[in-house]
Amino acid sequence: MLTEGHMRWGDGFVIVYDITDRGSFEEVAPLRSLLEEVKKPKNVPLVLVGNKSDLDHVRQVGTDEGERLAAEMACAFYECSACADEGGAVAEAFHELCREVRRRKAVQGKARRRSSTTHVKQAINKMLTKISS
Ligand SMILES: Nc1nc2c(ncn2[C@@H]2O[C@H](COP(=O)(O)OP(=O)(O)OP(=O)(O)O)[C@@H](O)[C@H]2O)c(=O)[nH]1
Repeated sequence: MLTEGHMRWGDGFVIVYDITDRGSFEEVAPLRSLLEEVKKPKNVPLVLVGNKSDLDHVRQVGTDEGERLAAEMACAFYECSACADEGGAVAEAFHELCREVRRRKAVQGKARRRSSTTHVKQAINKMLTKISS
């Protein structure tokens, strides 16, 4: 259960649905919208995971549907099985989320540094203009 408090606190999120339960897949988009509403800055790092891939015979959500939704959400997508994680997709999903959080922090850090340099330049220019007038 993800509350708005958790949403504010988290740096990144793994959204998991159950490939054998279409209802859980349909909850992904509204959950993502809520995250975008609650989180600042927006564009929160996400990974989409379709769990229970070992139950392919009772699958209700196609891999292509998961891939499409992830593309719409601009995030990585994995199908995995928490019970039979032979390919290591569970760990890979978490590693990818950590990489994405680090990438976003690096970009935001650069933007912040750039904007503070701009402020210093503007302040110096103002001072010089005052001095020379
Ligand atoms: N076969 C299979 N069963 C799983 C997998 N992941 C979880 N389960 C089983 O699904 C059941 C529910 O798991 P929970 O961890 O309680 O998850 P939940 O969010 O309550 O999920 P649901 O009850 O499935 O809506 C448990 O019996 C788990 O063992 C998986 O990858 N494969």
